[in-house]
Amino acid sequence: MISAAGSSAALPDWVRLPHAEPGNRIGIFGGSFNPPHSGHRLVAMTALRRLRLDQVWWLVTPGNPLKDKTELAPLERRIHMTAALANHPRMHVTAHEVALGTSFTAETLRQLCRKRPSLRFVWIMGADNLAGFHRWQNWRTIVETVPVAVIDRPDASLSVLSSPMAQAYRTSRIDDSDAACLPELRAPAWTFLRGPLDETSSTELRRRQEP
Ligand SMILES: Nc1ncnc2c1ncn2[C@@H]1O[C@H](COP(=O)(O)OP(=O)(O)OP(=O)(O)O)[C@@H](O)[C@H]1O
Ligand SMILES: O=C(O)c1ccc[n+]([C@@H]2O[C@H](COP(=O)([O-])O)[C@@H](O)[C@H]2O)c1
Repeated sequence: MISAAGSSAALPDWVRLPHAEPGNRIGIFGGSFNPPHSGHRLVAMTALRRLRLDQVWWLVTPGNPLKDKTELAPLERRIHMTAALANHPRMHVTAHEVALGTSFTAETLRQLCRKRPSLRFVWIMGADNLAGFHRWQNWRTIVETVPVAVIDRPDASLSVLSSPMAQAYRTSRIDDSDAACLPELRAPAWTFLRGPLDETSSTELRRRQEP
């Protein structure tokens, strides 16, 4: 059983934080991964290379606060599938939010920055999440806590310019040609990375698996 915020000794390995050296540049890639797919791997690899990250931590959520959980597979199953997909020496998979006792990103990042002050964190998300980002709890705090990298996704590019987040923080956006600097910048700072696209979505994969 997974306890919410019990002693770390009682927690399974996949809830722990990965090891990192002081000064490492860490991309935090939060997701439902229900199931994980090639689009997720493309996002993680794009961020790893373009932001010159030391590691990407795939943060498998106990449950997106804004999504219906009816179709959500058990956390342990999503962890194992995500680890099989990530499978790269610089990629690590954790459900550390279980240990933190939250599924809200602002709170997660606040606690991570406090626990590991020597690391340089960047929040990674797909462009579709930018459109509704202003509905996330304390979304401005997120942008003002760590730099944010938004990775392009089919049919989502328009939201980059029109979303409330993009509007509110338009002067904090850096060109994608400067993306390698992003982890060194003080928040608020964000970039939008264009590149190869992948049409895959978990919704479509779940639909195909239906009997
Ligand atoms: N094909 C893709 N291209 C770019 N980003 C993606 C892609 N699929 C997912 N993402 C991003 O990866 C993160 C995790 O996504 P998530 O696990 O919700 O997958 P999903 O395919 O969007 O799922 P669902 O269809 O159930 O909403 C989010 O930031 C999302 O924007
Ligand atoms: O903090 C919030 O209010 C919030 C609202 C929506 C999504 N998130 C986080 O965003 C990440 C991507 O979620 P998803 O379901 O699009 O994969 C995941 O880590 C969620 O916990 C967070």
